[in-house]
Amino acid sequence: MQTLLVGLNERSYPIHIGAGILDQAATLLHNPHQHSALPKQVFVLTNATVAAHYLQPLQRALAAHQIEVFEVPDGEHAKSMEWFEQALERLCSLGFNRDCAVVALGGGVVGDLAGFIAASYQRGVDFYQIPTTLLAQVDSSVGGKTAINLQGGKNLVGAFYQPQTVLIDTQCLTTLANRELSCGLAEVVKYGIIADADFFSWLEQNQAALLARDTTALTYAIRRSCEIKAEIVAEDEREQGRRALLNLGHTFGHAIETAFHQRNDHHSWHHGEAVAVGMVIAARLMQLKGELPQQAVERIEQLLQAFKLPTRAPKLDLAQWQQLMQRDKKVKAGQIRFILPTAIGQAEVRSESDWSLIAQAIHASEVES
Ligand SMILES: NC(=O)c1ccc[n+]([C@@H]2O[C@H](COP(=O)([O-])OP(=O)(O)OC[C@H]3O[C@@H](n4cnc5c(N)ncnc54)[C@H](O)[C@@H]3O)[C@@H](O)[C@H]2O)c1
Ligand SMILES: O=C(O)C(=O)C[C@@H](O)[C@H](O)[C@H](O)COP(=O)(O)O
Ligand SMILES: [Zn+2]
Repeated sequence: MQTLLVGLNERSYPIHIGAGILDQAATLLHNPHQHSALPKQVFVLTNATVAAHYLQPLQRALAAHQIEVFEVPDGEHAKSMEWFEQALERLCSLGFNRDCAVVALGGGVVGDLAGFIAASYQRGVDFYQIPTTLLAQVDSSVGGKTAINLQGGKNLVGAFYQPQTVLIDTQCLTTLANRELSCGLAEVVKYGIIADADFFSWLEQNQAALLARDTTALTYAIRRSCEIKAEIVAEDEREQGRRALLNLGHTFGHAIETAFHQRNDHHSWHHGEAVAVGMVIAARLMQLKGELPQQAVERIEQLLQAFKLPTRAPKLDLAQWQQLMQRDKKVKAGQIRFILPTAIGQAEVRSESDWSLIAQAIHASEVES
């Protein structure tokens, strides 16, 4: 097992990474600040898909605790006011007190929702992350962004609320669908683009091993991703500056996700896929500005395609792109701010108001009709 630390002074916490470590949940899940063990009362938030594989092993590991399981529907629509409220009502009717713990067992949807519940119930209870998708292991379980969606946009209600511990069992990835593995790889590629050109090259060289779920390759990708994210979060916990880089591709990506969710289509675009396309649009925008060589754009596109991710945007009206992106949380004084790569391994936060250029970048990345 390997352990990293997210260094946030009194909110610091460990990320444990290893194969089969779910069995050790009773000892690994503890509160590092109070030097205390996992509380007696534990509220496990999960969904039926994940529960079918991993709930029993977790219950066995935590046999000495009072475990209450709350299952939400599988899919992005669980990140809603409705399921947030239902979970809180259940906590209350169970008589759980402030010394309980919320444990997220699942992907990013379960983690984001569980974290916001933990941040809100009785103004905050202990929170533990057991991420079971690659995306959640490399990204959403680390850093403390918790949220639910509104009809108008992604993650518009939430809190920064750090977990006490993140337990990453790489064996959970054996049951993951190929599509979800690819979604996780999109966020892994993101780290290479924003922060680490060598890691990007390593990903290019290890495509086959990662897609074949080679444990050594996946463990390295998870570790390096968590290291990069932990370092950025430690520097800028509440996204006042550098943390915004973790949003590469997300201004465009969240617009795509929201456009489809508003049509009640939760299946066509998953988060990692929308982010993949968003990263291509951001790269093309920089190419059009003459600030990123075509070769870099091609490398980004090729790597995403190798990971079986989409690189073409759906056709949306420019007015709809504008309206959706205007709700992005990075908007300042009415100006949309994008994360734009200046090289592979480097990116910047920039206001960009030249809509003809943005439109060109989007159109250049659209599906051909
Ligand atoms: N908080 C953050 O920093 C952050 C970062 C990135 C993404 N996110 C959010 O995360 C969400 C996406 O997360 P996701 O990609 O994990 O999606 P998800 O949680 O919907 O999981 C994807 C699918 O995999 C299934 N699944 C989960 N673990 C499994 C396993 N081990 N075996 C088999 N099936 C399994 C789920 O039931 C689901 O059907 C989005 O809402 C996104 O906004 C948050
Ligand atoms: O941790 C962060 O910071 C990120 O931006 C990580 C993103 O991958 C993630 O999708 C996050 O939820 C997006 O945050 P938001 O603030 O744009 O809603
Ligand atoms: Zn993301």
